Parts: sequence; C-alpha cells; structure tokens
Amino acid sequence: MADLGEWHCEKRPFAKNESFARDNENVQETGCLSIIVLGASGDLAKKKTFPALFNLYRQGFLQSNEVYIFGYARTKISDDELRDRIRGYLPHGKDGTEDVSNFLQLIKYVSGSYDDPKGFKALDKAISEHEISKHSMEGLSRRLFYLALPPSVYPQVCKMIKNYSMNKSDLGGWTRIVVEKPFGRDLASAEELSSQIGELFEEPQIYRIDHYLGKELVQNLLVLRFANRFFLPLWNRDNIANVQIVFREDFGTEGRGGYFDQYGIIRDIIQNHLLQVLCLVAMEKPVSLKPEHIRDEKVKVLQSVLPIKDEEVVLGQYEGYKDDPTVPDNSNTPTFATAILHIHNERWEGVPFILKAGKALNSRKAEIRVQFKDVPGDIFKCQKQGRNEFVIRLQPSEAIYMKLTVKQPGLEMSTAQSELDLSYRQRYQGVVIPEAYERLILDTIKGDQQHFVRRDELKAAWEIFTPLLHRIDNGELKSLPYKPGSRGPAEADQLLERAGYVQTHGYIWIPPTLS
Ligand SMILES: NC(=O)C1=CN([C@@H]2O[C@H](COP(=O)(O)OP(=O)(O)OC[C@H]3O[C@@H](n4cnc5c(N)ncnc54)[C@H](OP(=O)(O)O)[C@@H]3O)[C@@H](O)[C@H]2O)C=CC1
Ligand SMILES: O=C1O[C@H](COP(=O)(O)O)[C@@H](O)[C@H](O)[C@H]1O
Repeated sequence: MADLGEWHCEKRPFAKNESFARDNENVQETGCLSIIVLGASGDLAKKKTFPALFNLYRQGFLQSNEVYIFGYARTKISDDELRDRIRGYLPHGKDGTEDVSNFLQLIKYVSGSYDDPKGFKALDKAISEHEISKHSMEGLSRRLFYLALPPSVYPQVCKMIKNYSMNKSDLGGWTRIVVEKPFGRDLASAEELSSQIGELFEEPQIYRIDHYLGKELVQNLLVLRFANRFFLPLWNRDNIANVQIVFREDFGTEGRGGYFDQYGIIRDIIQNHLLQVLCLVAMEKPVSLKPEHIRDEKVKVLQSVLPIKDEEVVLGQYEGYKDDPTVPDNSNTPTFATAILHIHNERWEGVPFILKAGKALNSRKAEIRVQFKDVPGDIFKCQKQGRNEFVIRLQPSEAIYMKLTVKQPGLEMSTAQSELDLSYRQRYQGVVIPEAYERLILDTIKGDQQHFVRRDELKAAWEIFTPLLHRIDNGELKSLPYKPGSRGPAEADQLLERAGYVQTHGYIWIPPTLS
C-alpha cells in the first residue's frame, strides 16, 4: 500500500462508451488502399504526412497486404531517393529498424507536373497495377489523395485527379481528397476555391484538415463539456467572465518569412486553429455525435460572432522579422495578434472570447483559459488572490487544471490559491498520445468527417475575419514592434485588462513528483 506522502497513480482500463461507438460507426472496409501524397518532395509531406503514415503502419492501422503509398511531385527522383529523403524524419528512421524498411518499401514515386495529364495518367497506371496485384476485384479500391501542396494548385490538381486518377467505380470503394490550409486568403478567394473543388468532388469526399482538431485535448473538449455535470450549469454568461484561447511560439518564422508574410498570424493561426477551438468551447450540445450534428452546431456559433472592432485588436511584429531577405522591408504583416470576439447569443452575450497568437514570444504553449466571475458576497475577503480558472493546456505537456481558492492548511483560517490538477503525463503513464496528423489521416480512411472543416464552417470563419484582414492589408491597422522573446506588445495585456481579465498574482504551482 502506498504511504501517505506518496503520489499514487492508478491505471485503469478505459470504458468504451456504447452510444459513442454507435454514433461514430464507420463500416470496417477491406481491400486495396492507395494513399497518394501529392507534393511528396515538400516540407509538410516529409515532416508530417509520411511520419504520420509510418506511425499508423507501425500500430497496425495500415496493413502491408492492403496499402500502398504513392509520392507524386515535379522533382525527378527515384523511389529510393524519395525513401532516403523521408527516412530521417521517421521516428528511429536512421536506426534502420525492420519496421522502417518495411514501411519504406511500400512507397513508390511518380514524377509529373500538377497540370499535365501525362503525369496523372502515369500515376493512375501505377495505382491500378497495385490494385490489380492486390486482387482488388475481391475487395474495394480506395484512393486517398493527400494534397501537401500550395492551395494555388488545388483546382488544377483536383481536375487532374477527377479526369485521370479516380477510383474505378466498377471495383467499388471511393476516392477522397485531403486539403490543407491556408484555404484561401479571404472570404472571396476561399469561396472561389470551394466552388472550383466543389464542382469536381462532393462534400463527403473533401477533407479540409485543421490539425488542431486532431490534438488530444481539443478532442476532449466535447467530452469535458457534455459528459460532466460539473460544467453544464456553469458554462455560460452567468458564471464565466472571459475565455482566452492562446497560441504562443518561442521561435520566429525561421526561413518561412516569404510564405508567412503573405498570410500573417491571423490567417496562419487565429482564423483556423483558434477559431476551431472557440467553436468547441462555445457551441451548444449537438443532437448526437454524428459529424453533421457537431458541425451544424459549430456553424451556428460562428454565425453568431459579431463584427470585430478595431479597438479590440492589437497587432504586433517582432523586431528582426524583416531581416529575412524574403520579407519586404515595409511589411506590416502581424506576427502577433490579440483579437476579442463577441458571441451574440443567449449563452455568451457579454463574455469576451480573447484569441491571442504570436511568434517569437517568451514561451511555447497553446491553452484555453476559462476565467470565472468573482464570488458574490465574499466573506473570506479573498477575491484579490485570484478568480477561479479552468485551464486546458493543449501543449506542451497536456494538462487540465482548475485554479481555485482553498483553506491554507494549518491552524489559521486563511485562504490560498491551489489547483485540481489532471496532468496527463502523471495520470496516464505509459500512454502514448497520438500525433494530430496520425489521428486525422486515420479518420479520412474511415470516412469520419467529424474533425474536418465543412464548407459552410469555412465560409463562416472567413466572414468573421475578412473585414479586419482587409483593413490590415490596406494599412489601416499597424503592427506594433515587440522584442523577440518577450510577451508581445504591452498593449495586448492592456487590452486583456480592459476586457475584464484579472490576472492571478502570487500563485505558485508545485509539480507533483512520482515516488
Ligand atoms: N498540470 C500542470 O502542468 C499545471 C501547471 N501549472 C503551471 O503553473 C504556472 C502558473 O499557472 P497559471 O497561473 O495557470 O499560468 P501563467 O502564470 O502562465 O498565466 C496565467 C495567466 O496570466 C497571463 N499573464 C502572465 N503574465 C502576464 C503579464 N505579465 N501580464 C498580463 N498577463 C499575464 C497569462 O497570459 P499568457 O497566456 O499570455 O501568458 C495567463 O493568461 C504555469 O507555469 C503553469 O504551467 C499550474 C497548474 C497545473
Ligand atoms: O499551422 C501551423 O501550425 C504550426 C504550429 O503547430 P503546432 O501543432 O506545433 O502547434 C505553426 O508553427 C505554423 O506557423 C502554422 O502554419
């Protein structure tokens, strides 16, 4: 038995909830699966897509008797050259384990341009050969096209896929496409892109990835909110003073300045990742866990967001950002932004949702901080110590904690700030948290669109930010300079204070130690 001073961590099996399983039922499919990574020579493919596929393979989610992976790009390289490029990015790739070499053998490379029928016919031929070799007639032929490409080529690539590389319907199965952000630069360009792709593929075939939706604690949000009696009555304007959704990175654009400068932090992080998190924090309970029911509720929240006011926005640009030769000397592109969103509905009227994101700051973290209102009639006179806060830290070191006031242990009746703490590393020892991309790619294979952005969601998201983005693009709002390694412009903290956020002072967290 553990003695009293010991940190005891119990491991219990997880109970699989039946109704959850029922609502998420996807037919277990067998047969040939071809995963085609377009833009295979690029950064995203080698850093995220191939490692995610490898992890799925390693865990048995991709079976070598069913799956084949095709890389497609303009660069003229051999199968082995592509494998060599990928190897170093796979976990333990350089150790040359059996898993790694077996996985790499599943990869074939086809070179071709993104608007040339010849390349896509060659790709189709290679996929068909694989399908025939796997006797697809007995099963299904499933083709998953992952567009690890700049969005400017999405329409032409989709046209090529549609014309030359679709799954042959007589074999049964499907063709799906996965598209990455940035999906447009504003409402008009996003809608144009959506229409172009929409003419070629049905919505159930299109998977718009936002990798934040694949993060463990983002996926936990619905469970936390709707499976716990604790939160149900508190989650509203009567109790919550403000909500912060924060993304901080402690490094700058690092050689991606030219790309980043065309987008800026609002398009890069806030309009997609943070807004998706906001939807899950603020939406009403869906009718069921069916993807369409969840996405319906997300759209409703987005449509209830009021226009953003200039005085509720602070923009920043870190000093040194323009030293990157690919960034124009007169760039006003924000690398930091705080924006306050207001949701005009019965639950949230008057509660500011503070979205904050920045590069080259003093720390790396992503978190949701729900700050509660002061206790009315405070008989302990402890309100100056701090408000109740419920924090969900998405990264690093996933954790959910509740900051609350307790009696300071001892003879005196005094109060102190403490926490109820669910630190994943301690609570779930030995549990490996899957990478976001891993989870999302698996969903695309299963045909589960819950964690992907629907066309109307995307439209509603752009509707919120487009007017502000145009004002920034026109130079009507200026980015304030801030020092790399700082908290960003001081004006952002002043805005937070004006929005009613009360910072807790003197709170000290003592990390638990394992005996
Ligand atoms: N399980 C766990 O791992 C737990 C860890 N802790 C740790 O304890 C420490 C304190 O926790 P916590 O109080 O939640 O988090 P912090 O002290 O990091 O931040 C609290 C809030 O204050 C803001 N803030 C910080 N500095 C300033 C400033 N100078 N001006 C205005 N606002 C400011 C932060 O904003 P911003 O987001 O912009 O920084 C954040 O909203 C953290 O290191 C936390 O990780 C606590 C409990 C559990
Ligand atoms: O989409 C993007 O996300 C990354 C941060 O992702 P994370 O999972 O490490 O939090 C960011 O660096 C990049 O600029 C952006 O395009």
